[in-house]
Amino acid sequence: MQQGRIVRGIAGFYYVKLDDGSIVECKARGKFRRDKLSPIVGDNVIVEKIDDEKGVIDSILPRKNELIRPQVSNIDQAILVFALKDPDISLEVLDRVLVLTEYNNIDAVICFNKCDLDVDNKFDYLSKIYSSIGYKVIKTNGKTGEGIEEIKKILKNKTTVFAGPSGVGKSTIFNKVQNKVIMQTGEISKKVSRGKHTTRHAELIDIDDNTYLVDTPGFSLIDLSFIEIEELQNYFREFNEYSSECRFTSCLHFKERDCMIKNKVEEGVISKDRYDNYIKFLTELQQNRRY
Ligand SMILES: Nc1nc2c(ncn2[C@@H]2O[C@H](COP(=O)(O)OP(=O)(O)OP(=O)(O)O)[C@@H](O)[C@H]2O)c(=O)[nH]1
Ligand SMILES: [Zn+2]
Repeated sequence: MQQGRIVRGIAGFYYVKLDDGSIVECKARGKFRRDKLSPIVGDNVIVEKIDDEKGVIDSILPRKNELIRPQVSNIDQAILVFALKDPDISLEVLDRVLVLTEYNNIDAVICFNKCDLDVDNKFDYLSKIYSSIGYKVIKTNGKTGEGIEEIKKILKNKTTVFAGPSGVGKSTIFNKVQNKVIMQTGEISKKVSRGKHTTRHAELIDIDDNTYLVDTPGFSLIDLSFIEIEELQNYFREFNEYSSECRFTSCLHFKERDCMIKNKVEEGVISKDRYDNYIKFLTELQQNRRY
């Protein structure tokens, strides 16, 4: 038996990269079907080799996390790409995605791209908000390559997914940090070439020892409706150190009296933009529960 990682899956075949670097084509044992558990790309698995090229997946090691779209497991970090301009940045979308990364136990690195278009110093304002609460923030220019070396360093020994709205430069950056796979850039060519292929599964691209990129951008669904109302606050990391000081232990930091989170927003310690998004998501969840 040998351990490895599923890097690709096609129609019931799994391509497993073994610890010695070789790739074997595997089928999964029948027991997985009975247990209604399917191996997915990203899984760490135990393989019984049949010969040099073929094997059988015998078991799946516990998953650290699992994304639905793209379907892939054991993601260490997400590089969240946003453009400072063109398209304009939506902090609501950024905060939504950050709730998802926190929920999934994925480290988030925020990449503010198109810094050449940053005419009103948005970068300084934004990087202050997000780096002060512990997120790594990188300023990039997909055209000149500024910030690319910093991203490359962060990728080492991790499995990374790129995420972000359309047109922000994800593919441009992706192509600059590795040269194994070329992602199409620019809107028009993409719209034509995509959509014809049926289910396209995510793949892991190994760009270095123990260093993988997911070839498909993540978090296209930023629906938070599955999150429990009381738990939402846990995914706003800067709330954690103060929430125990609220008068009510079950404080949602909304309409309650003597709320330390609201005090900290007033003092300017917690970003008002972030708090407002929290309230927005909270009311959304409360409204959903009513129907
Ligand atoms: N001015 C400027 N343009 C950039 C920069 N990075 C990328 N672009 C341009 O922005 C456009 C969109 O870039 P893509 O890399 O295709 O964006 P994407 O995020 O992959 O887009 P989707 O595939 O729609 O999700 C292209 O025309 C790029 O040339 C940058 O730093 N500055
Ligand atoms: Zn409170």
